[in-house]
Amino acid sequence: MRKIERDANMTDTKITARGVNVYYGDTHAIKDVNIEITDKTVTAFIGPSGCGKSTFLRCLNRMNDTIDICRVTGEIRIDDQDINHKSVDPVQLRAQVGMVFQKPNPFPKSIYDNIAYGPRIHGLAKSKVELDEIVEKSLRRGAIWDEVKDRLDEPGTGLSGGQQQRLCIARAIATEPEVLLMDEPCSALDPIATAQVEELIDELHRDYSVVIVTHSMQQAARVSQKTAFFHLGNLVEFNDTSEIFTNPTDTRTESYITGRIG
Ligand SMILES: Nc1ncnc2c1ncn2[C@@H]1O[C@H](COP(=O)(O)OP(=O)(O)OP(=O)(O)O)[C@@H](O)[C@H]1O
Repeated sequence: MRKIERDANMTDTKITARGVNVYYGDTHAIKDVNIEITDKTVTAFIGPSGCGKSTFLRCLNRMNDTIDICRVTGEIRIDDQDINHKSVDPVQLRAQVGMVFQKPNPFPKSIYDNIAYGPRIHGLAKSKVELDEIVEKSLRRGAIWDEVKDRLDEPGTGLSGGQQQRLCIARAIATEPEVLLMDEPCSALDPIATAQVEELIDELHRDYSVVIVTHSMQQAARVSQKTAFFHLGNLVEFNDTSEIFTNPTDTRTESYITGRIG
């Protein structure tokens, strides 16, 4: 039953970007990008350093709003909502479109409060019992519950790097997002912690659209179903991951995946 639902969902578009340009002052960092990101799918953004992967990722939850010199034009819709419309509250949007960063960044609070913070400010729990349930459920989905359940009042910063990253993923999940953005989530982790986070990503895409920026082509090949290749601010090619890696249509993609550029 679950599988049928998932396959049906995999054809649904979750995010549509049309004519997106991003400028940092005079630097034109993203050039007329058009893309449709499928629901319940892992989409990887790959490309050489500085090609605009992180910049475009940050467009999807308006994190670029926080950078003074940054200007975004064009249209981005999540379902039917124009996320840049003046009626959209960016704080609310970022609960709906959660983000996990390169370096794990737990709050200097207890493990419990790291998870409870978002649900509290968004009023998602009516009682302490409900909040406890959200915390447990989020930590379970973050695949870290068993490791922390007996020390929820200890600081999140006391966990290992890989545990901290899974805590941050659990924190992003706690506000019931529809989309999870991950900006090189494993780059600060060792191979074992990386494997655990990759396994978690595979689990999470059954329920969320996951968009991951990665420098590792091996990682993109392991975790994603769709891959977008960026080069000098252009979205050069977007296709099924297997096609991108075995049968790219653009010579720039081919050069990148064969190690000739980047
Ligand atoms: N805050 C900023 N201020 C000014 N320019 C920026 C800023 N962030 C990114 N840029 C510029 O925008 C372009 C795209 O950068 P971005 O970080 O999005 O690329 P990337 O592909 O994610 O790179 P990397 O893989 O190295 O992280 C680069 O030319 C970069 O110098």
